Amino acid sequence: MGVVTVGWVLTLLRYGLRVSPGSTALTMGLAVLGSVLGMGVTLLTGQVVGAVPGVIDAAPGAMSPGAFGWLLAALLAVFIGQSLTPAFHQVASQIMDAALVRDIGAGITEPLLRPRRVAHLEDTEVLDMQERAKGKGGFHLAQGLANLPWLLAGRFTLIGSAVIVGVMFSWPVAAMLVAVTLLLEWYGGRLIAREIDVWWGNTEEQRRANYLFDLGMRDAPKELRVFGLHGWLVDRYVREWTAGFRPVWERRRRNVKWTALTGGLHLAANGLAVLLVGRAALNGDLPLTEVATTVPAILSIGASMNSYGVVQVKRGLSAYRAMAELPGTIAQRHPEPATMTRHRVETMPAREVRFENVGFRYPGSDVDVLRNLDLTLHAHEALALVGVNGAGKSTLVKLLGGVYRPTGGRILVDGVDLSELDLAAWQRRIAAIVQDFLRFPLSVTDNVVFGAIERADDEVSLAKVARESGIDHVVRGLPGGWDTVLDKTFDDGVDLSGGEWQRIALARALFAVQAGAGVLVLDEPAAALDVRAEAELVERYLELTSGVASLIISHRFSVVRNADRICVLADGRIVEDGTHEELLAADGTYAGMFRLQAERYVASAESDAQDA
Ligand SMILES: Nc1ncnc2c1ncn2[C@@H]1O[C@H](COP(=O)(O)OP(=O)(O)OP(=O)(O)O)[C@@H](O)[C@H]1O
Repeated sequence: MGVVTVGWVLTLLRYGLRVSPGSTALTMGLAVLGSVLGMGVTLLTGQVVGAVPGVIDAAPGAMSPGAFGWLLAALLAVFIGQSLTPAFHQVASQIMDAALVRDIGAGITEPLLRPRRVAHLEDTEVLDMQERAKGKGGFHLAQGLANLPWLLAGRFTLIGSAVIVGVMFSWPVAAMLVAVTLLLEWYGGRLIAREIDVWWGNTEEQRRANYLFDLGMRDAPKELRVFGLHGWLVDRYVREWTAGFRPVWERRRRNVKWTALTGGLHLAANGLAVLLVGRAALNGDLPLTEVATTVPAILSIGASMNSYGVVQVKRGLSAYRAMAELPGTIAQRHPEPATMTRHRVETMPAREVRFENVGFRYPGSDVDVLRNLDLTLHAHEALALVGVNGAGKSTLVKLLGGVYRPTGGRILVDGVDLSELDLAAWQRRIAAIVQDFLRFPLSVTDNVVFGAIERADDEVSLAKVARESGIDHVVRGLPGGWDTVLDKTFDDGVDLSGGEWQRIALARALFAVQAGAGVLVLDEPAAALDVRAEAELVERYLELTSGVASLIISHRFSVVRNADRICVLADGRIVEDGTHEELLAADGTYAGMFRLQAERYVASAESDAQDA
């Protein structure tokens, strides 16, 4: 099988047959059938041409006109068959491709999504394997399998045509043609592969160019216009793209002479074989039938060379290997702890969640975000966490959700180490609005019930959380009500404002609480709300959070001051802990931050009054 081994072909074939047995078998079978019929055309054409003089002269022992007619009909039938196979092949190939793309998508995303923690998503080895599994630059697994039938058909043509040349003319010439074709195919494959590697090795410039493209097309069209940056963006994009492509051009320039040389050699080998056939014919050593069969067979051997297909199949196989190794690599490098089924996570926390001497630094970082942190969140308590930007508040939430493990100390839920709990079950106990909450381009209903998808049909809870979060007014104003898709790129879809989205996120978290979640986390729930909406939220806050342990993170003291208890996070630890009144009386960090904000409000209120 030349540079692509039989083992590789079987590996890819087995995968294709497992995912889409019918279409894979049909795709491969039809390509090979096309090759066999092509050789049939070669053989029959030779017979027809060889028979013509005898039929015209009506020579004794020559083919009768009737038999000649049948021979022509057979040639026509085989030719029609050969011409029809590509159409059927294309249909089967499209079905196979659709099934493969679906399976590959699931095969790559599933192992990445399955772990309850996220450290593997920051592991360069895992990310690199994921990139290889996805396939670089279109050289992916589905592409490899789509090219495999043509490579197989090419091999059939190569072997069959070589046998024709060997039997009818000369075995040494047949062997020479096979050797030259395979050698040049291998070398051509190397040239193509090197070019691709240079291109896809330039990931830095390429990534930047792609980022700029997305920025202009999707991510920031409004800001770009406001700041008049479109000219800058286009220039920068062209510059990055050109920088990324320069090494490819250099490689391509160097490749040109080798490609020309291999092309010339290929031509010379085929030309030599045709010349030898011609000389034998002129010497009277080779009858017309043999000449008319051998020449197209020689040309078919030449045409069967498929360097690009070889590269595609090899890259497809390496993508397959990366995909197959991905789950094992993730499991080995980021093992999920064995869960203790004896703990009834469904009712936790019955008493408290306690951070005990917790330390944390992000993977690959040498900075401690949290250090010797002690904090207890009691069940049914509303606890507010304050601290300056970057103090580690959101990090603490990630540890609470078990998304990361503490690098020091431990987190106890009702006295049980969090690492011993069924993490998936614990995460279902937590309802959260995080700062970068998800905005699904789906209906309002979907955006809310995703808080507890198993209760998606619970319309009573849906109506309740709609009232509590204030989205009932928003929904009434939407063209399709609850079914309106929250994305303008869809028919009848709409865009919501930042504050309206925040209410949707709040409704999602409250829906999860309705479904029984035991911990409510609100990370900056009021950041995008106007003053009135914020006041409403504050008014309802204790009501919304009653019955669950709630952790609220906010820079707005109007929200924070209502909490049962307030903790100040600084230098990676809790430095103050008490009620609003206690902390003001203590006159520490909290009191300073509160006064600063209060003074600003008073000052702006006074200047408003003066203006009026
Ligand atoms: N994935 C990460 N890898 C490395 N460092 C991170 C990561 N996420 C956050 N950090 C760092 O951890 C520190 C704490 O970040 P965190 O988001 O927890 O702060 P915060 O108190 O929530 O801030 P803010 O009030 O601005 O939301 C910051 O210095 C931040 O740069």
